[in-house]
Formats: sequence, C-alpha cells, structure tokens
Amino acid sequence: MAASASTRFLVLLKEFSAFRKISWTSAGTNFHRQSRFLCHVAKEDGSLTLESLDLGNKPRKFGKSKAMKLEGSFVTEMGQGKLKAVKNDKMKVVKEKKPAEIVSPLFSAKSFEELGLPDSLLDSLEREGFSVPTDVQSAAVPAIIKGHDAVIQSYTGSGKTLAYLLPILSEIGPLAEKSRSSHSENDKRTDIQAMIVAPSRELGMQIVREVEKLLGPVHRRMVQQLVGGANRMRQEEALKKNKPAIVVGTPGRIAEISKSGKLHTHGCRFLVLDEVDELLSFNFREDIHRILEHVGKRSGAGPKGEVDERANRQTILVSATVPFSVIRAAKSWSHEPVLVQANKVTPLDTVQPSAPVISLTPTTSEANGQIQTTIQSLPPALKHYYCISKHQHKVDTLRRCVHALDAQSVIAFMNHSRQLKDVVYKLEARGMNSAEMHGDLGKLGRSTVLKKFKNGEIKVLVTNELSARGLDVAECDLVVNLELPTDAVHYAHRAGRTGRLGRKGTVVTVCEESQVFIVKKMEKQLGLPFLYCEFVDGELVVTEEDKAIIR
Ligand SMILES: Nc1ncnc2c1ncn2[C@@H]1O[C@H](COP(=O)(O)OP(=O)(O)OP(=O)(O)O)[C@@H](O)[C@H]1O
Repeated sequence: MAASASTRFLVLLKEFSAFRKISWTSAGTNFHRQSRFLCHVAKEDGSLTLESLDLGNKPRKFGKSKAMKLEGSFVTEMGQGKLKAVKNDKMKVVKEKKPAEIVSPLFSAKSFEELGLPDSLLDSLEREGFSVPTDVQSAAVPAIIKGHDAVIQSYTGSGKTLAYLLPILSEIGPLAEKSRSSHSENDKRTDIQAMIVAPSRELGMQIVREVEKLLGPVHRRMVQQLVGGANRMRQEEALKKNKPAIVVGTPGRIAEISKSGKLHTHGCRFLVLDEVDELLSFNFREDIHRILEHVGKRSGAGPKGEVDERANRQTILVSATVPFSVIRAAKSWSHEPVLVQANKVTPLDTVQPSAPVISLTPTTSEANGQIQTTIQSLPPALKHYYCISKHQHKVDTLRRCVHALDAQSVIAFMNHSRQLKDVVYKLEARGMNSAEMHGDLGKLGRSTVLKKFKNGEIKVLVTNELSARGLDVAECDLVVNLELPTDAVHYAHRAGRTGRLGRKGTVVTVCEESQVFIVKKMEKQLGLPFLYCEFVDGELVVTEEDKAIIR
C-alpha cells in the first residue's frame, strides 16, 4: 500500500541482528574517562552540589569493585545497519554509524564508596554485583543521607529504586551505620522505620526483592510486603512476628492494615511514594491521604539536626514523569524539598509551573531570572517508530515487526484486557510463544507469567497498562503499542520497559491511519522523533518522507 506512495528513499535497517556489546571493563573505563565529577555539576544554575551537601570530597576507598552483574549489557550504537537503495533518484546515502559509542553514559561516580554508604551495605552491593552508582544514585544518595526531602526524577530504567533504597538502608535496619541507626527515645521497637508505597502489586514485589537482595538471606525478614491480592492475615502475622524495619506495599492494603491498628508507623523515618504521579490519581487519593496523615507523625524531635522542625519523616517522591502536581504536592508535604535528577540536586522552589513535564533533551534556561527545568523521561538511546495497520491486521503486523527486528523479548500493550486473549491466540497459532497479563489473572497467575517472560519461555507478553509502570525486565528489547496509549506520559512509561539501564531498545507504535495525528501529537509532546516504518521482506523499512502526512 504505502510502499508505492511518494517514498523517495528507503533505508533498510535490520537492527537487532547487530547487537554489539562491550565488556563492562571497557565500558567502565569509558565511563570513568568521561566522568564529570559531581562537585562540578549544576553550579551555574543555582543547583545544590555534592560539595554543597558536604559529601562531594569524601576520601575515597577503592578496590571493592568486581565485574558488574550486567556485564556486556551496555550496548553500542547500532553499528552494522544494512543500507539498501531502493530508488536511484535523489538517493541519500546514509552512512553506517561508527560502533563502540556508549549509548547512555549513566555512570559518573566511580564507586558506591564515594557516596558515604556504610561498609555492610557496600558489602551487599558488591555481593550482588553492583559496583558503580548510576547518575541519579550519585545525586540522590548523599542528598537523602543529608536529610533532605526529595523528588527523584530520572528516566525509566536509570536505577531510581536503589537511588532511594541505599540511603534508607544506610540509616535504618541491619546494614545501617551504627551511629546513624540509633533511634530516638520516642521510637517504639515495633514501629516501622521506612514505608515504600507503589501503585501495583508487581512493582511492590519487585521493590521487596530488591530490598531482600541487599539485606541478604539472614536479614530478609526485615522487609515485609503488604501488597493487595496476598493473604492479609499472613501479612499481619508477619508484622507481629518479624517486626520488620521496612514495609513495601500498595496503598489499599497499607491503609487497610493501618486502619486495623496493626501497622505502627508513627515512628517511621522514611516515606517513599514510588510512581508518585500515579499514586496521586483519584483511585488512590483516600488511601494516600491516610498514609500521609499517619506515617512519621509522632511528637518530639527527630534524629537529624537541621531538619528536625518539620514532620518527623523524610518524604521521597519518585517517578520518571513529574507533572507540576507532584512538585506542588512535594512542596506542601515536605520541608524544603529538593529535585534530584541525574547528577543534579536543585531546590524545588526553583521549579516553575511552566516547565514542561517531559522532553527528550534535559535543559535548563533562565527566564525572568527563574530557572526553568525540562525533564527527561526516556532513555535517549531508545528508538521510536510508528507504522500504520488496519485493525484486523495488527497482530500480523506485530508478528512481522518481531521478526524484522529479531526481537527476543517483547511487551505488546493494549488498552483493554478482554482483547489480550485474542491476540495471544493468534500469535500462538502462528508459532510465537506468548501470554497475556492483566489484573484479572490473580496474583499467582501474574507472577507465573512474569517469571516465564523473564526466563525467556514467553517471547511476547501481551498486556495492558498494568505492566506499564516500573516493570523491570532487563531482556526486553522491544515494546509494541498495539493500541495507542492515552497520552504522552503513558507512552513514556510503556516505552520505558525497554532500553533499561543503557541497553538498546526499540518502541514501535502500530496505529490506524485515522490515528496518525495522535502519534504526531505525542511525538511533539515528548520532543522525540518517531520514524515512520514498514515491514518489508522481513526488514524494518524507514522512509525519510513522512508518507502518513503526504498521502
Ligand atoms: N548501579 C547499578 N548497577 C547495576 N545495575 C543497576 C544499578 N542500579 C540499578 N540497577 C538495575 O537497573 C535496573 C533498573 O533499575 P530500576 O528498576 O530501579 O529503574 P527505574 O529508574 O526505577 O525505572 P522505572 O522508571 O521504569 O521504574 C534494575 O534491574 C536494577 O537492579
């Protein structure tokens, strides 16, 4: 159909066949060579720096690092894209790109030792193969240890979970620095020390596993999950028996147990709202309100000097997408909060309502003497395409897309759970391993599917918005929007399931002809180029002219 339209040039790119990886050793060297020392960042725009937080020039201890768990996962820019001329007239030569560039320079601090973490936590990180903090971790850890309330914003897959977990674990629980972990006299031993709230069970459980990994087998009971769909009585018994220092849960279940008087949070020192913009939505409003009212509200002084006059907890709000409603909420719930981004800590007061919510390129500019901050929500190396397909051909388009990109682990998003089964049936009939995942599956069904997807038994996970936020499957190399996300924010979270932590990733949005204008709108809002593509002879074909517009 469109192939014969006004296309002048076709560039055939067979992308995934050429995944070229570099070893961690060489990646590390490059990162270090490129590293911008933290104390140099953001001074011009009035930001706080690690130096200004008294943590920039700590003496360094080196020598603990070992080969990183994700060895080889930092991939180079596509180096071997095939080039094929389809028409001779006005041929534009697209040169092969040079290989060996790091896609995303995520790491600027050389080691976790630089961030002032206690030895026991450093040992855990080493045991789990984490050797270098990401940029957002480099910025967040010292700021939170210092006692700041914070909004952590950084793009999907950049390590925001550890960015808040590390400073918390360095202050409370069995890995904490002894001098820091001493509780005030007002603390009861039964009180929870840190509460982490997430909008979905999957994300909650993912965070629990991250905490358990760091705590190690001996102390893993120090974290308790309070997610919905699991047995509530067992959760309450575990709270009573294990007296965990940390709870991670979904708003409804936390509020439920809190109302029953079985969750003691008045002495809680940390409250984290992960995916905060989602947690602010109407669905969660009542439960979040209760949590904010009860967590860390005790009388008397808190453990930290200069911030003691505020509520006796640190409030940490986290998301890749931070609309101004979050900034406003942070200002009202927190005391002098800071905005933490990759290698940058800025007083939240300087963030203006006019600042765009999302954009590709992070910039700061001064207007009327005020700092304007734009926010990057997606990894810059992610590639975005769209194609046009009739509704009845979409599954076939998906299948051809997977083949053309030689994708190994695919998440296909739709909007309604009732259509997922049909897509799975069609894919399976064509020999492609796939499974549906949605809320109606129940907790066990969901975790089984997820496990199979993670270990590669399932190639295409067909799902809805449930999986759009937080889900961390390192291997996912392709996201397909079989139906359009409702807006640019939803697009960003769906797209962010691939290309995690500097890996290569592709997002293909399959739309109907009448929907192209919506794709164009999202492209504009995100400030990202969405390339029009087709799948021809098993190849992804990108046209340089936008046929969707000129037809
Ligand atoms: N310093 C590090 N070194 C190696 N791996 C890391 C490091 N920090 C985090 N990771 C891993 O990177 C992956 C992505 O981290 P995480 O899920 O925290 O990202 P995120 O920024 O919260 O993403 P999203 O916005 O999608 O929720 C996880 O598998 C995590 O274990």
